[in-house]
Amino acid sequence: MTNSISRSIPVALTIAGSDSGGGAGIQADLRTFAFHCVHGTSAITCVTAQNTLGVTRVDALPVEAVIAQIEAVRSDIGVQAAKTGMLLNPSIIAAVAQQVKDYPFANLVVDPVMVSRTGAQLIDDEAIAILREQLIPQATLVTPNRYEAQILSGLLIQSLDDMRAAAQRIYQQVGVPILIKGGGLSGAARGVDIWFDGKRYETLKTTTVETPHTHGTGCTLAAAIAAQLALGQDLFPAIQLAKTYVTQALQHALALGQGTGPVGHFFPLLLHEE
Ligand SMILES: Nc1ncnc2c1ncn2[C@@H]1O[C@H](COP(=O)(O)OP(=O)(O)O)[C@@H](O)[C@H]1O
Ligand SMILES: Cc1ncc(COP(=O)(O)O)c(N)n1
Repeated sequence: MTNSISRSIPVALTIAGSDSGGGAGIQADLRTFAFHCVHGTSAITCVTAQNTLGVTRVDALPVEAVIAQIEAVRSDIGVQAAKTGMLLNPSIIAAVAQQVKDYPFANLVVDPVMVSRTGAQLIDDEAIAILREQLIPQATLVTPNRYEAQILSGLLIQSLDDMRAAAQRIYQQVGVPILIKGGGLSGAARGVDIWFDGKRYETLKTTTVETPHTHGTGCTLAAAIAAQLALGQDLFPAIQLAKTYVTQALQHALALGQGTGPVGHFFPLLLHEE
């Protein structure tokens, strides 16, 4: 007789940077996968020294180390959905794009991390070009924030109509479904996202959460979409469910540190303390 239970479980892979403060990047992605009962695996691209006030140092991993992590997971464990986050430099982006070309994932969510919420560019122009030309066209979905969508489209974004125009422009370039995230907008458009798949637009709106603690929202949304895809959801329902999750996590954001705290990924476990 055995007292162990073995079960199969969907697997998701995050290819992203580490956030020492635990709010974004790999740390947010793995918590999000766990929330969805999806086994989380990871390929770390870089290590950031980061807290709620900002990033003080970034160390890239060697390209070979990034690819070895992806291969180790892919060749043995298998991956139902992958997501990319901070890929940092041209050589890592090009190598990940080549890996994805050689061994396509069933589902790939590309969060094109280029610009922080404060508008600071995080990767250089060459890296942006490789992301646009080599990786994004292979995605199941690309999820730029307001500033990233501005860079990809060349359009200024101040309203939902601007987001729709930018989504169409980016679609023309990369040919994959796009979700432009509106966390960086102000007023009624804050927290409203625009989806375009080449045929139809959808406006995704839940409630605007009045909190300063929004660190990790973009990573969390993309990871939740990947988790839903790993669970077998179709793309648009996966996005709707992920949007609901990130809203709930924002409603239970954590007031940690002196700056922008992280969202509360495991909010059901916090409820009994409220
Ligand atoms: N204050 C907020 N209220 C509701 N939703 C928000 C808020 N801030 C961000 N979001 C949502 O969080 C998700 C991530 O968006 P965003 O914060 O723009 O991404 P990023 O972290 O990449 O800049 C989107 O679904 C966005 O609408
Ligand atoms: C390692 C790492 N990856 C990504 C982000 C962006 O975070 P956000 O989800 O707030 O856009 C970050 N701050 N650090």
